Amino acid sequence: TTTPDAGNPFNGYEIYLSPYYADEVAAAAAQITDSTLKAKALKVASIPTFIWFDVIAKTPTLGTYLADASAKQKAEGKKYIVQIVVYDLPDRDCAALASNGEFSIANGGVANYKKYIDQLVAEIKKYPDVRVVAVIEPDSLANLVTNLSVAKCSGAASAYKECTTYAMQQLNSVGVYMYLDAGHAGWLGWPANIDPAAKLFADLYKAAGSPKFVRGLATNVANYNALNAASPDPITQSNPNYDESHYINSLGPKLSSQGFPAKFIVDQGRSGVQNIRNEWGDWCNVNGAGFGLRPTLNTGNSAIDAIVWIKPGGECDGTSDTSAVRYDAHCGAASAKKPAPEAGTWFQAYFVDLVRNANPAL
Ligand SMILES: O=[N+]([O-])c1ccc(O[C@@H]2O[C@H](CO)[C@@H](O[C@@H]3O[C@H](CO)[C@@H](O[C@@H]4O[C@H](CO)[C@@H](O)[C@H](O)[C@H]4O)[C@H](O)[C@H]3O)[C@H](O)[C@H]2O)cc1
Ligand SMILES: [Mg+2]
Repeated sequence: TTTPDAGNPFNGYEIYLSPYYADEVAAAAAQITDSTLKAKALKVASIPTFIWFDVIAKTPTLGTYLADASAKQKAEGKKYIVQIVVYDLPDRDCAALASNGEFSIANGGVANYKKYIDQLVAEIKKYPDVRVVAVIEPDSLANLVTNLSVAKCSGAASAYKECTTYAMQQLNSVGVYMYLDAGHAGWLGWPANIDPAAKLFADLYKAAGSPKFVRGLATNVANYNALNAASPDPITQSNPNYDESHYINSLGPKLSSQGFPAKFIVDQGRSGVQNIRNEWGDWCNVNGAGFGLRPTLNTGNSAIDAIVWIKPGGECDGTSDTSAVRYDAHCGAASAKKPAPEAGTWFQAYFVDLVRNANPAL
């Protein structure tokens, strides 16, 4: 298909459950002895999350998921969406250390990234009957708004833009509905950041040719902010955009007025508990977090297509081992649960906390 459906791409679709995450959750639940907690944990396996393609070696698995979803469509007479995260930029996560990726700009990273995108496109091309929704590159453009003072980020700026543009255009050619990562209320929502952010997103979108399948932006990926906070968390200080709704309602018009009619999806996977951070910059394995609002299209906001779980709760944000190559001090912060394993690997104790603290309760 060359033209997107009008309206919400999630409408009328079931969400494909990630077998990868379901396996992680089953293994985690098996380690829980308390029967009540175990039962709650098992429920998480049936909550849809996004599948992260954080290394090029994982690209063939997209084909297996799409084949599975295609078979389920035929067997069940339903339409499925496979939710993925594109996350393999060269010099990835340029302002932090915990999630550094496999590709570096200095070592052919841009060419390697394009190969990574080409491999995802090749898999998607095989299954035109399955809908794909993609979050594009968490923590990339956001870092170009606030962290050009970080050498690694200023050095990566043109590569990030080139790669993101390539991703948009190539995925557009196979009808992938895309949401570009837009940080969160505590990152780009500050009055000092939101206008430069809107300009960056709109400029990139237009420079890419306003790809029809770029639906909008994803916010709060791997963060802990409320969609609708009962009252502002003290860490939000003077920021009028103290939750994701305020951020989205402020950002949306700034984008549409610049020719980017963006809609939003918002991560609530670890937002069940508020007022658990000492400062808003705390992003690593924050202690006290709980699974949040369940994925739904009943968002209460016409600008928001869906509440989703993008960061799979239980997968670590970063190691607390101070001797590790990818050790980031944020993962050693007072707010960070320790001991924590490498980013992306399973953090059992943290998963148990997310289950116990879930709000709404599991
Ligand atoms: O009082 N005021 O008026 C005022 C005005 C402006 C202020 O400055 C703002 O302060 C904000 C809060 O510290 C900063 O936001 C933090 O920026 C970090 C990147 O630098 C983000 O870290 C990423 O988080 C991702 C997961 O979300 C990780 O996956 C990723 O690895 C990790 O790198 C944090 O989330 C995010 O909360 C802003 O930049 C900064 O501009 C402050 C006060
Ligand atoms: Mg991260």
